Amino acid sequence: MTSEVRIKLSETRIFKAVFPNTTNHYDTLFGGTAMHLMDEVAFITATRFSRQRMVTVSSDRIDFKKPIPAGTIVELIGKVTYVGTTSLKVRVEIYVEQMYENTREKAVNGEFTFVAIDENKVPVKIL
Ligand SMILES: CCCCCCCCCCCCCCCC(=O)SCCNC(=O)CCNC(=O)[C@H](O)C(C)(C)COP(=O)(O)OP(=O)(O)OC[C@H]1O[C@@H](n2cnc3c(N)ncnc32)[C@H](O)[C@@H]1OP(=O)(O)O
Repeated sequence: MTSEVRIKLSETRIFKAVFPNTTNHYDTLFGGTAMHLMDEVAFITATRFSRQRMVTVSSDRIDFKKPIPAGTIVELIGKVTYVGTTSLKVRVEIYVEQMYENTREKAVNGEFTFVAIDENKVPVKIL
């Protein structure tokens, strides 16, 4: 299977409803909760790409462009953007949708780097 096909097949989407237990005193999604969800979707994307044990080695700049209000729906999309020898990068975007309107806009994006490791926690080749 080519790397391009793997990238396509491993693209990962998760939807969540933003309920009040995940929001702050501004009634918007906690930044830390957003980062947790982003790490999770990035991890799943990396694992589905490589089918190996993957650990997060780095998170690059995360931009919070729009607040994510309580009572909205978010979609997280993870996509592999770079494949190295033992590491790969996953770009994660969060889109926010109103529940009762057909609106959708990008709220957050960031990038995460993962390393494939063996059972002794030593880096191994991704492919
Ligand atoms: C029941 C309900 C439960 C709910 C629950 C929800 C959970 C929802 C969250 C889920 C999320 C899951 C996420 C799991 C994943 C972890 O959580 S993993 C835990 C956090 N991560 C760690 O503990 C990793 C700790 N670090 C290490 O063990 C070592 O640094 C590593 C990763 C094995 C790498 O070892 P190293 O000796 O530094 O390796 P080295 O040979 O120098 O570099 C290897 C590669 O990494 C690259 N690299 C190294 N450092 C960096 C860097 N800072 N930046 C970029 N690239 C780097 C190198 O360039 C190299 O790349 P290649 O050229 O080979 O492609």
